[in-house]
Amino acid sequence: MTRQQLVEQIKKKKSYLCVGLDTDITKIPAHLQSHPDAIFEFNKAIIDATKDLCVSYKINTAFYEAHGLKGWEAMQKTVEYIPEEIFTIADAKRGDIGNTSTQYAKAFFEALPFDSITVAPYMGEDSVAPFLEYKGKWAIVLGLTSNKGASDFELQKTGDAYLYEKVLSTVSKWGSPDNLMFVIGATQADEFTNIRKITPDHFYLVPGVGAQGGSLKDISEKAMNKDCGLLVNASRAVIYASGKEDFAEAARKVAQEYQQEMAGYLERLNN
Ligand SMILES: O=C(O)c1cc(=O)[nH]c(=O)n1[C@@H]1O[C@H](COP(=O)(O)O)[C@@H](O)[C@H]1O
Repeated sequence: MTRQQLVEQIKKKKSYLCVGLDTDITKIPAHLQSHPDAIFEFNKAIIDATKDLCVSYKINTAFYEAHGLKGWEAMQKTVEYIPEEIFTIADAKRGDIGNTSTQYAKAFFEALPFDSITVAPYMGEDSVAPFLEYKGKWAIVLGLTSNKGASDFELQKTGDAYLYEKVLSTVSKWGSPDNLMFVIGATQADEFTNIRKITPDHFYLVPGVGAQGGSLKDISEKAMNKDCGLLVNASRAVIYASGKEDFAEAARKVAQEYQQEMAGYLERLNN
Protein backbone atom coordinates (compact mmCIF):
# COMPACT_ATOMS: atom_id res chain seq x y z
CA MET A 1 0.00 0.00 0.00
CA THR A 2 1.31 3.45 -0.88
CA ARG A 3 1.42 6.40 1.51
CA GLN A 4 -1.19 8.17 -0.59
CA GLN A 5 -3.59 5.21 -0.31
CA LEU A 6 -3.06 5.08 3.45
CA VAL A 7 -3.69 8.81 3.85
CA GLU A 8 -6.84 8.52 1.74
CA GLN A 9 -8.16 5.75 3.99
CA ILE A 10 -7.47 7.84 7.10
CA LYS A 11 -9.41 10.77 5.64
CA LYS A 12 -12.26 8.59 4.41
CA LYS A 13 -12.74 6.68 7.66
CA LYS A 14 -11.80 9.64 9.91
CA SER A 15 -9.66 7.18 11.79
CA TYR A 16 -6.03 6.30 12.38
CA LEU A 17 -6.85 3.31 14.53
CA CYS A 18 -4.82 0.12 14.22
CA VAL A 19 -6.46 -2.86 15.89
CA GLY A 20 -3.89 -5.26 17.31
CA LEU A 21 -4.70 -8.93 16.77
CA ASP A 22 -2.66 -10.26 19.72
CA THR A 23 -4.91 -13.28 19.84
CA ASP A 24 -4.20 -15.31 22.97
CA ILE A 25 -6.08 -18.59 22.96
CA THR A 26 -6.41 -18.51 26.77
CA LYS A 27 -8.11 -15.10 26.65
CA ILE A 28 -10.67 -15.66 23.92
CA PRO A 29 -14.25 -16.46 24.95
CA ALA A 30 -14.82 -19.97 26.32
CA HIS A 31 -17.36 -20.89 23.63
CA LEU A 32 -14.64 -20.42 20.94
CA GLN A 33 -11.73 -22.10 22.71
CA SER A 34 -12.73 -25.61 21.63
CA HIS A 35 -13.29 -24.58 17.99
CA PRO A 36 -10.77 -26.37 15.70
CA ASP A 37 -9.84 -23.00 14.13
CA ALA A 38 -10.32 -20.88 17.26
CA ILE A 39 -7.76 -18.13 16.55
CA PHE A 40 -9.03 -17.46 13.04
CA GLU A 41 -12.70 -17.62 14.08
CA PHE A 42 -12.03 -15.07 16.81
CA ASN A 43 -10.05 -12.79 14.45
CA LYS A 44 -12.72 -13.06 11.76
CA ALA A 45 -15.40 -11.87 14.17
CA ILE A 46 -13.18 -9.01 15.40
CA ILE A 47 -12.36 -7.94 11.82
CA ASP A 48 -16.02 -8.08 10.75
CA ALA A 49 -16.96 -5.94 13.75
CA THR A 50 -14.21 -3.29 13.41
CA LYS A 51 -13.15 -3.04 9.75
CA ASP A 52 -15.13 0.15 9.05
CA LEU A 53 -13.59 1.88 12.09
CA CYS A 54 -9.88 1.19 11.65
CA VAL A 55 -7.33 1.69 8.88
CA SER A 56 -4.90 -0.99 9.98
CA TYR A 57 -4.59 -4.38 11.67
CA LYS A 58 -1.40 -5.42 13.42
CA ILE A 59 -0.81 -9.14 13.72
CA ASN A 60 1.65 -9.79 16.52
CA THR A 61 3.30 -12.91 15.12
CA ALA A 62 4.38 -14.21 18.56
CA PHE A 63 0.79 -15.14 19.37
CA TYR A 64 0.64 -17.26 16.20
CA GLU A 65 4.18 -18.67 16.12
CA ALA A 66 3.50 -19.99 19.64
CA HIS A 67 1.16 -22.58 18.07
CA GLY A 68 3.58 -23.88 15.42
CA LEU A 69 2.21 -24.78 12.01
CA LYS A 70 -1.43 -24.27 13.06
CA GLY A 71 -0.54 -20.78 14.27
CA TRP A 72 1.13 -19.87 10.96
CA GLU A 73 -1.97 -21.12 9.15
CA ALA A 74 -4.20 -18.97 11.35
CA MET A 75 -1.93 -15.98 10.63
CA GLN A 76 -2.11 -16.57 6.87
CA LYS A 77 -5.90 -16.96 6.91
CA THR A 78 -6.23 -13.82 9.01
CA VAL A 79 -4.04 -11.59 6.83
CA GLU A 80 -5.80 -12.87 3.70
CA TYR A 81 -9.22 -12.16 5.27
CA ILE A 82 -8.39 -8.50 5.96
CA PRO A 83 -9.90 -6.25 3.24
CA GLU A 84 -7.41 -5.03 0.62
CA GLU A 85 -7.71 -1.34 1.53
CA ILE A 86 -6.68 -1.92 5.16
CA PHE A 87 -2.98 -1.60 5.99
CA THR A 88 -1.58 -4.83 7.45
CA ILE A 89 1.37 -5.00 9.84
CA ALA A 90 3.36 -8.12 10.66
CA ASP A 91 4.60 -7.27 14.11
CA ALA A 92 7.53 -9.67 13.95
CA LYS A 93 10.42 -7.39 15.02
CA ARG A 94 12.89 -8.99 12.61
CA GLY A 95 16.32 -7.82 11.43
CA ASP A 96 19.53 -9.85 10.84
CA ILE A 97 22.53 -9.87 8.48
CA GLY A 98 21.50 -8.86 4.96
CA ASN A 99 20.94 -12.26 3.34
CA THR A 100 18.87 -13.41 6.33
CA SER A 101 16.75 -10.23 6.36
CA THR A 102 16.14 -10.89 2.66
CA GLN A 103 14.52 -14.22 3.62
CA TYR A 104 12.44 -12.54 6.34
CA ALA A 105 11.25 -10.00 3.77
CA LYS A 106 10.27 -12.85 1.42
CA ALA A 107 8.43 -14.60 4.25
CA PHE A 108 6.25 -11.63 5.15
CA PHE A 109 5.99 -9.78 1.80
CA GLU A 110 5.85 -12.70 -0.67
CA ALA A 111 4.80 -15.93 1.08
CA LEU A 112 2.43 -13.81 3.19
CA PRO A 113 0.83 -10.65 1.79
CA PHE A 114 1.63 -8.15 4.57
CA ASP A 115 2.02 -4.45 3.73
CA SER A 116 4.63 -3.92 6.43
CA ILE A 117 6.80 -5.49 9.11
CA THR A 118 8.26 -4.21 12.36
CA VAL A 119 12.07 -4.27 12.36
CA ALA A 120 14.70 -3.87 15.08
CA PRO A 121 17.48 -1.46 13.96
CA TYR A 122 20.24 -2.74 16.26
CA MET A 123 22.20 -4.53 13.49
CA GLY A 124 22.33 -1.49 11.23
CA GLU A 125 21.59 -0.53 7.65
CA ASP A 126 22.23 -3.86 5.88
CA SER A 127 19.78 -5.56 8.27
CA VAL A 128 16.97 -3.12 7.40
CA ALA A 129 17.67 -2.53 3.67
CA PRO A 130 16.07 -5.77 2.34
CA PHE A 131 12.70 -4.73 3.79
CA LEU A 132 12.88 -1.43 1.86
CA GLU A 133 13.33 -2.97 -1.56
CA TYR A 134 9.66 -3.82 -2.16
CA LYS A 135 7.42 -1.30 -3.90
CA GLY A 136 4.38 -0.51 -1.76
CA LYS A 137 5.77 -2.33 1.31
CA TRP A 138 7.05 -0.76 4.51
CA ALA A 139 9.60 -1.30 7.26
CA ILE A 140 8.43 -0.04 10.65
CA VAL A 141 11.59 0.45 12.67
CA LEU A 142 11.65 0.54 16.48
CA GLY A 143 12.36 4.11 17.57
CA LEU A 144 11.32 4.76 21.17
CA THR A 145 9.33 1.84 22.54
CA SER A 146 6.54 1.90 25.11
CA ASN A 147 8.06 -0.48 27.65
CA LYS A 148 10.04 0.10 30.85
CA GLY A 149 13.17 -1.34 29.19
CA ALA A 150 13.22 1.63 26.78
CA SER A 151 15.33 3.32 29.47
CA ASP A 152 18.02 0.58 29.28
CA PHE A 153 19.32 1.61 25.83
CA GLU A 154 16.94 3.85 23.88
CA LEU A 155 16.90 6.57 26.53
CA GLN A 156 20.63 6.42 27.27
CA LYS A 157 22.75 9.33 26.06
CA THR A 158 25.40 8.73 23.39
CA GLY A 159 27.29 12.03 23.24
CA ASP A 160 24.68 14.74 23.66
CA ALA A 161 21.75 12.81 22.15
CA TYR A 162 19.65 9.87 23.29
CA LEU A 163 20.34 6.64 21.43
CA TYR A 164 16.77 6.64 20.06
CA GLU A 165 17.33 10.14 18.61
CA LYS A 166 20.36 8.81 16.76
CA VAL A 167 18.28 5.85 15.52
CA LEU A 168 15.60 8.19 14.15
CA SER A 169 17.99 10.57 12.41
CA THR A 170 20.22 7.80 10.96
CA VAL A 171 17.50 5.30 9.94
CA SER A 172 15.42 8.02 8.29
CA LYS A 173 18.23 8.37 5.72
CA TRP A 174 18.00 4.66 4.78
CA GLY A 175 14.52 4.98 3.29
CA SER A 176 11.91 7.65 2.80
CA PRO A 177 8.61 8.62 4.44
CA ASP A 178 7.06 6.52 1.65
CA ASN A 179 8.49 3.20 2.82
CA LEU A 180 9.68 3.72 6.37
CA MET A 181 7.77 4.31 9.60
CA PHE A 182 8.91 4.35 13.22
CA VAL A 183 7.48 2.72 16.33
CA ILE A 184 6.94 5.34 19.01
CA GLY A 185 5.36 4.20 22.29
CA ALA A 186 2.27 6.08 23.44
CA THR A 187 3.67 6.04 26.98
CA GLN A 188 6.58 8.33 25.97
CA ALA A 189 4.60 11.59 25.97
CA ASP A 190 7.52 13.77 27.14
CA GLU A 191 9.42 12.98 23.95
CA PHE A 192 6.66 13.34 21.30
CA THR A 193 7.41 16.96 20.33
CA ASN A 194 11.12 16.28 20.05
CA ILE A 195 10.53 13.13 18.00
CA ARG A 196 8.36 15.04 15.52
CA LYS A 197 11.12 17.64 15.11
CA ILE A 198 13.64 14.93 14.15
CA THR A 199 11.30 13.11 11.74
CA PRO A 200 8.68 15.65 10.58
CA ASP A 201 7.27 13.65 7.67
CA HIS A 202 7.28 10.01 8.78
CA PHE A 203 4.33 7.96 9.92
CA TYR A 204 4.56 6.51 13.43
CA LEU A 205 3.07 3.27 14.63
CA VAL A 206 2.05 4.14 18.17
CA PRO A 207 1.30 1.22 20.51
CA GLY A 208 0.62 1.65 24.21
CA VAL A 209 -2.83 3.26 24.47
CA GLY A 210 -5.42 1.26 26.40
CA ALA A 211 -3.85 -1.52 28.47
CA GLN A 212 -0.46 0.26 28.85
CA GLY A 213 -2.04 3.59 29.82
CA GLY A 214 -0.71 5.88 27.04
CA SER A 215 -2.80 8.89 26.03
CA LEU A 216 -4.39 9.18 22.58
CA LYS A 217 -4.87 12.88 23.25
CA ASP A 218 -1.18 13.53 23.97
CA ILE A 219 0.15 11.73 20.93
CA SER A 220 -2.49 13.26 18.66
CA GLU A 221 -1.92 16.83 19.85
CA LYS A 222 1.87 16.64 19.90
CA ALA A 223 2.83 14.37 17.02
CA MET A 224 0.28 14.64 14.23
CA ASN A 225 1.61 16.01 10.96
CA LYS A 226 -0.21 17.35 7.89
CA ASP A 227 -0.95 13.82 6.62
CA CYS A 228 -1.94 12.68 10.15
CA GLY A 229 1.27 10.65 10.34
CA LEU A 230 -0.04 8.33 13.04
CA LEU A 231 -1.33 4.79 13.29
CA VAL A 232 -2.38 4.32 16.90
CA ASN A 233 -2.58 0.68 17.95
CA ALA A 234 -4.77 -0.82 20.64
CA SER A 235 -4.75 -4.58 21.11
CA ARG A 236 -6.08 -5.91 24.44
CA ALA A 237 -8.34 -2.91 25.10
CA VAL A 238 -10.26 -3.68 21.90
CA ILE A 239 -10.12 -7.43 21.34
CA TYR A 240 -10.72 -8.43 24.97
CA ALA A 241 -13.31 -5.74 25.73
CA SER A 242 -15.58 -8.64 26.70
CA GLY A 243 -14.67 -12.24 27.43
CA LYS A 244 -18.19 -13.41 26.71
CA GLU A 245 -20.28 -14.17 23.63
CA ASP A 246 -20.74 -10.45 22.98
CA PHE A 247 -16.96 -10.00 22.47
CA ALA A 248 -17.23 -8.70 18.90
CA GLU A 249 -19.88 -6.09 19.72
CA ALA A 250 -17.87 -5.03 22.77
CA ALA A 251 -14.73 -4.71 20.60
CA ARG A 252 -16.69 -2.60 18.14
CA LYS A 253 -17.87 -0.29 20.91
CA VAL A 254 -14.31 0.38 22.13
CA ALA A 255 -13.00 0.80 18.55
CA GLN A 256 -15.81 3.26 17.89
CA GLU A 257 -14.87 5.32 20.95
CA TYR A 258 -11.28 5.55 19.69
CA GLN A 259 -12.45 6.38 16.16
CA GLN A 260 -14.74 9.15 17.37
CA GLU A 261 -11.99 10.72 19.46
CA MET A 262 -9.64 10.47 16.45
CA ALA A 263 -12.21 12.12 14.16
CA GLY A 264 -12.09 15.13 16.50
CA TYR A 265 -8.29 15.43 16.29
CA LEU A 266 -8.37 15.03 12.49
CA GLU A 267 -10.99 17.76 12.26
CA ARG A 268 -8.66 20.17 14.08
CA LEU A 269 -5.95 19.29 11.54
CA ASN A 270 -8.18 20.51 8.73
CA ASN A 271 -8.96 23.84 10.45
O1 LIG B 1 6.15 -2.84 17.91
C1 LIG B 1 5.12 -2.88 18.60
O2 LIG B 1 4.03 -3.08 18.08
C2 LIG B 1 5.22 -2.54 20.02
C3 LIG B 1 6.23 -1.67 20.38
C4 LIG B 1 6.24 -1.10 21.65
O3 LIG B 1 7.06 -0.25 21.96
N1 LIG B 1 5.29 -1.47 22.54
C5 LIG B 1 4.30 -2.38 22.24
O4 LIG B 1 3.44 -2.63 23.09
N2 LIG B 1 4.29 -2.97 21.00
C6 LIG B 1 3.26 -3.97 20.65
O5 LIG B 1 1.99 -3.32 20.64
C7 LIG B 1 0.98 -4.15 21.19
C8 LIG B 1 0.40 -3.47 22.41
O6 LIG B 1 -0.66 -4.23 22.92
P1 LIG B 1 -1.71 -3.65 23.99
O7 LIG B 1 -0.91 -3.10 25.12
O8 LIG B 1 -2.51 -4.84 24.37
O9 LIG B 1 -2.52 -2.58 23.29
C9 LIG B 1 1.65 -5.49 21.44
O10 LIG B 1 1.49 -6.28 20.27
C10 LIG B 1 3.11 -5.15 21.62
O11 LIG B 1 3.96 -6.20 21.23
